[in-house]
Amino acid sequence: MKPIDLFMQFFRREGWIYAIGLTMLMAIDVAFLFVPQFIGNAIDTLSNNKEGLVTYIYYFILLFIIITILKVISRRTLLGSIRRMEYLFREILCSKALQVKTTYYEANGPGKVMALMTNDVTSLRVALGLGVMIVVDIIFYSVVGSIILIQKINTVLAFKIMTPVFLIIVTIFVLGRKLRIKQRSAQATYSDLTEFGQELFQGMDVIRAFNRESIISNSFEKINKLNYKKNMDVALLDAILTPLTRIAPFICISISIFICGHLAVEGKMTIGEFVTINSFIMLIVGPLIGFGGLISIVQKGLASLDRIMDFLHLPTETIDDTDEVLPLEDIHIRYLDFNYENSKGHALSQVTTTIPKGSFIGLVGKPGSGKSTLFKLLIGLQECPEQSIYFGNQDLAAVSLSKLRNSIAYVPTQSYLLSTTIADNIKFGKNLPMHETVEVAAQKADLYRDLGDLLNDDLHELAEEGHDLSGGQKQRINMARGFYKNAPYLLLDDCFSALDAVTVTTILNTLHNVKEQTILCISQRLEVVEKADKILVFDEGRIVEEGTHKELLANNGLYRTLYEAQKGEAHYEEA
Ligand SMILES: Nc1ncnc2c1ncn2[C@@H]1O[C@H](COP(=O)(O)OP(=O)(O)OP(=O)(O)O)[C@@H](O)[C@H]1O
Repeated sequence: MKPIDLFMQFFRREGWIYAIGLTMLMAIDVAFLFVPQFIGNAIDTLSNNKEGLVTYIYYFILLFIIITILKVISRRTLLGSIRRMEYLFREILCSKALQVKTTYYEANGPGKVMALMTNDVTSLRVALGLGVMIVVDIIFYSVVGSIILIQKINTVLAFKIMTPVFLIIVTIFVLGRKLRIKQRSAQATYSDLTEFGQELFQGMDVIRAFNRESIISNSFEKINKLNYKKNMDVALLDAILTPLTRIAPFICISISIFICGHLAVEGKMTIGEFVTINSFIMLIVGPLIGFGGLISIVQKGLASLDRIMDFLHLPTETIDDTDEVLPLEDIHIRYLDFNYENSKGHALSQVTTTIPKGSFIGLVGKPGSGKSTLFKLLIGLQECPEQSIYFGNQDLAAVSLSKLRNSIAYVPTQSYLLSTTIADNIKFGKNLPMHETVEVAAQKADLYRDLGDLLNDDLHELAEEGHDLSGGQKQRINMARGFYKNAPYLLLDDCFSALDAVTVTTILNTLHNVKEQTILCISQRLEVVEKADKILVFDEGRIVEEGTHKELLANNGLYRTLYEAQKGEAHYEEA
């Protein structure tokens, strides 16, 4: 996508309203171009016994009524349509953010996108609203006004008067380029600041519990200082640009008063003409006062446009709108090697196994041994190498992402809750024919034990991120969401960790009776997978053992070591 394509999306929808606003603005500027001549003519009536002066006063009143009405309409339409642009661009960015590969967020975090959707879109709005208003004023008052001025006095005289303006415009352009570079850099640090702010507020409880306020505050100070420094660089250039544009008009008017004053004294110009010419010069140089501001607004807008375009060019996932679902089949994993883009070592090495359809499979192992990575590949959050994972005969790498994700229900370790009702959190958007009812899903996740009243209350909305729930309650609502989807494959990523033994047993008893679903369950707690049809034991990215609980205990391998370590802990806790 090119910048023009982005803006065309706005102009196609709102272009005509924007055009009305722009036309009104031009009409106002044209009307203002008559003002200096009117003033001059009105003053010349004074030397003719004020004949016609009253008529000029009526003209003035009429002109300013028309200008005021046009101004109201132009501001409403132009600035109003620009607000629509802001709205539209945020929609485009949000839709892109939902399609960008998840690896982008692993590398960059969410701060940059948040800054794009707030700060950068606002800079573009200001550039296209206020910036365009200044440009129109410059074109009509300064350019057209200059042409009229040249006709009224001679070209050489006009150039003499306007020379300082040309010199200052060139300087402003040179400084403007520098400003854009500085602005881009300042906006990047703003992203870091947003990101840090987000981390800070998410981890507020942990920060307080560990008394880390001063350390966090020092880290924040560093980022804040950098942001301040970069913005000061921008402010310095802004500070030079603005006075430069203010000086130019005064020099021009001084030159004009000097030259035209002499002509008036020598009788080569009437007082009315003298006033007309000086009023024109005021009109011409007036918008130039805003020229420095314009350069700054435009450069900020361009820097934001660069950043937005960079983001819009990122590769995306191809998501179609299919409701297709993979059939329930055995999953075959064949010599699967995988490493993350930003790391050298293999996260998974030569992983080979078969997962029979309808089975309950446990995945256990040391931390960082590759269990969650396998889930990320299965659900397409990371790109799976070709010919490594098959659903029946179907290579996962050849399955469309939508179909794959329709076929898999995923319950992550970290609960994700929206501030809406529990039922809406369970349903979570799209409704496919295979879905369970909310009641069945809630039953399976044992929600009625303590959340039945809240679940039945259609008006009760959860606090942000479910802050008004316990860790276990959040986990069970997340599980209910996975059960509600009723997909052929269910992935449970260590989501029993916050549950008590009774709840775990209740939920597992239900899951072990399910035969029309393949369930893969990662758990650090081995009692969760004890009754699994098969347990895969991971170590350093490899499956080092597989079998039932009994077989693995008999193996005397890593599983037994882990099991005895946990049993030891349990005895210790009981004692
Ligand atoms: N986004 C990532 N980028 C780079 N490396 C990663 C990323 N995610 C995980 N890893 C690395 O891949 C390896 C496997 O991680 P994974 O999360 O799959 O382990 P795990 O067995 O699920 O661990 P745990 O039980 O602690 O959750 C680890 O060495 C980890 O550091």
